[in-house]
Amino acid sequence: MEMLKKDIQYIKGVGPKRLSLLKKLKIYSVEDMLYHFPRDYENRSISKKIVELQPGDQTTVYGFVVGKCQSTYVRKGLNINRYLLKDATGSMTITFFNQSYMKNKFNHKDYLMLYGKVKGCPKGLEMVNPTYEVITPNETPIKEGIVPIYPSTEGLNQKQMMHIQRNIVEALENLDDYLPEDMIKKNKLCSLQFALKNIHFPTSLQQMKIAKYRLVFEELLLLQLALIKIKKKTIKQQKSIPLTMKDGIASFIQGLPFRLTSAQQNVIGEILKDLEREVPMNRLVQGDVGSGKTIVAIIALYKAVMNGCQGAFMVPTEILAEQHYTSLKQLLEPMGIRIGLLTGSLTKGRKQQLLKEIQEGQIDIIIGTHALIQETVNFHRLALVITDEQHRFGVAQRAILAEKGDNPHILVMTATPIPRTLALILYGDLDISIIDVLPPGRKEIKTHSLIIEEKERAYATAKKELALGRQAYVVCPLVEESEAIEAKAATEIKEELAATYFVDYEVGLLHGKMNSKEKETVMKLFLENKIHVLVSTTVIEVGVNVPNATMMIIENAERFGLAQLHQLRGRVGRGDFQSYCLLIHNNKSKIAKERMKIMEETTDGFIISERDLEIRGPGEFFGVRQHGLPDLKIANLFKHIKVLKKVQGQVEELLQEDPYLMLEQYPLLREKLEEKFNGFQGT
Ligand SMILES: Nc1ncnc2c1ncn2[C@@H]1O[C@H](COP(=O)(O)OP(=O)(O)OP(=O)(O)O)[C@@H](O)[C@H]1O
Repeated sequence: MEMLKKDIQYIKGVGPKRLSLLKKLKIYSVEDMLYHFPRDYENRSISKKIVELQPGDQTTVYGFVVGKCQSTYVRKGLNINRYLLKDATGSMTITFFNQSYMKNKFNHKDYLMLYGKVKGCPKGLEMVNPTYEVITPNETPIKEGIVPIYPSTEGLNQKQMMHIQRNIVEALENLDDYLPEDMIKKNKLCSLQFALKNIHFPTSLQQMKIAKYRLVFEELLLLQLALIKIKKKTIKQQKSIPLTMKDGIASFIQGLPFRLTSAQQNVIGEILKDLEREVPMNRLVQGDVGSGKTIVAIIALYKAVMNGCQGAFMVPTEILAEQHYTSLKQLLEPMGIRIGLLTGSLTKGRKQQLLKEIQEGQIDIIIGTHALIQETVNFHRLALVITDEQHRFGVAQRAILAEKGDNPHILVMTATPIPRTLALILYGDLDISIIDVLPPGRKEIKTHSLIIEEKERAYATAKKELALGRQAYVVCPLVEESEAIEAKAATEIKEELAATYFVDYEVGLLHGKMNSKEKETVMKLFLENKIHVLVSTTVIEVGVNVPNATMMIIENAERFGLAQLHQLRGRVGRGDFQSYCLLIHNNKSKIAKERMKIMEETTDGFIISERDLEIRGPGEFFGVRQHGLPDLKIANLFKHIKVLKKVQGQVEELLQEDPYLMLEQYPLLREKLEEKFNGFQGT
């Protein structure tokens, strides 16, 4: 392993200039370089004569430059340099767009090797912006066979990168493998040495794939092990305030207006047990929409206060902060508990006052948005931090809030059901509790999809509900990422609906551009049934709770992800009434239809998220909410989900024989883990 630790500056081909460029790419050691994987490959083992070329071919061609460079400056931002290339069978054009340094780069009679895609052009065939190499008479080109393409930086070209890499790979020998032998055999993995050689310079695509599989496996394994180690370390090292006083909890639960579901009871049981311990709780509560997570949070906060401590409740939107503030006040203020609401829109004076009260301990529970993690917020005795909707906050923000107390207990709540395999990675550092039962009396939300031409029918159905005294949401289409455009579209839709379908009713508007006072007023009126139809952008997606609303119309439903549609739909069906969700869509494609069908067929968030993952595949699953995913070099959590499952099986086996993952029987693996995720070592 010595070889891998060597400083990159001692490698042939790395002078001071290249050294600083490599540093830019975060390459300091031989190992860093070896783990700087190709982003792609070009298969240059096939070369063709010019006469054999067809438009669309991706291939290598050899030939001589004939004549001079034809250089054209079309306008600013568009310059073209052309060469004529000939071999014994014919000629073709080589075109470089916007690469001014290609002007006069080649001379008459230069012998070139080119690789790229062949296109038809008015003069016959051409290659646009190919990769190239000038071949001197006594030299054979190094870029033959399957050639790696590296992520690079300006000043360091592919040829130079490859040269350095080749010097390293050629010297690789007797590399110790840190993966346990059993694991290698069982999962049919190749050796580390084979993997590192063949990921860079494979002799066939098959070999590259074998190498890649091994490297993906090891990366996911190290990540999963590291996450478990963080958890184990936290458990052993940090000390929180144990909240052991239990008085009053049972009678508080008894006094609630409803009986807890069995799932809520179980989860509360787990949380209360965690809170009594000296080690900080790190727990995720995953509950489908409307499953009753808020009360779980309230009980945990109540326990913190009963123990003479403070609790903080951080939520992603002001609407939600206000809603929780109201429900907490209702339940807890009569018992003498003091609640504060901290959002970005408080006046300066009010904010100062509130901050003082928090610091002096005159406030027991503080609810807020991002404002809560600002530096100016200091707590008196913070013992519990609850964050709602983990996706929007991300691990880093949670950590900042946690630092404000003395290792407070942490509870994360999310309504986005995530398949277990992914949850183990995304929340690998958390214990997971699931609320999988809905409160009794809930009727399944009837969901129908309608094509745009049937819109009239959707609004007619909504009117029937309004006539029964119920309320409706109309969700406007997603408009790119701009809140301003979205707000404008929502305003127009509101005006149109108020003047047409819903003339006899009060129509309200809610969008992200309104200030929090305006939003609060609208939400209050809607909650009091003084607004009957609420036209809204997706700001209502998370957590809004108005049980009398029974109709949800979503326009342009095809633009939303399934998980998001599920969240939106979850705004209805929160009381005892039969509720409806009408998805108006404008896309007759097979996928769109399939997605609408899933929504019609199931209201189980876990099934929906599995299907969403299947249909939309890789990256889009979490869409913009995808923060917090670890930075991986070669593995892709979505593409390699099957490998991830295998890895998790292996980790479970390891944990069975070695519950604290000390990895003493595997010193190399232990070492690797420690250096890769330094700081996590001290279990
Ligand atoms: N055990 C229960 N029995 C009856 N009603 C309940 C029960 N638990 C919660 N509720 C009510 O169900 C509604 C939804 O609860 P809550 O707002 O906590 O949902 P949630 O899990 O946060 O959902 P979402 O993520 O969709 O906001 C509330 O009106 C709440 O008072």
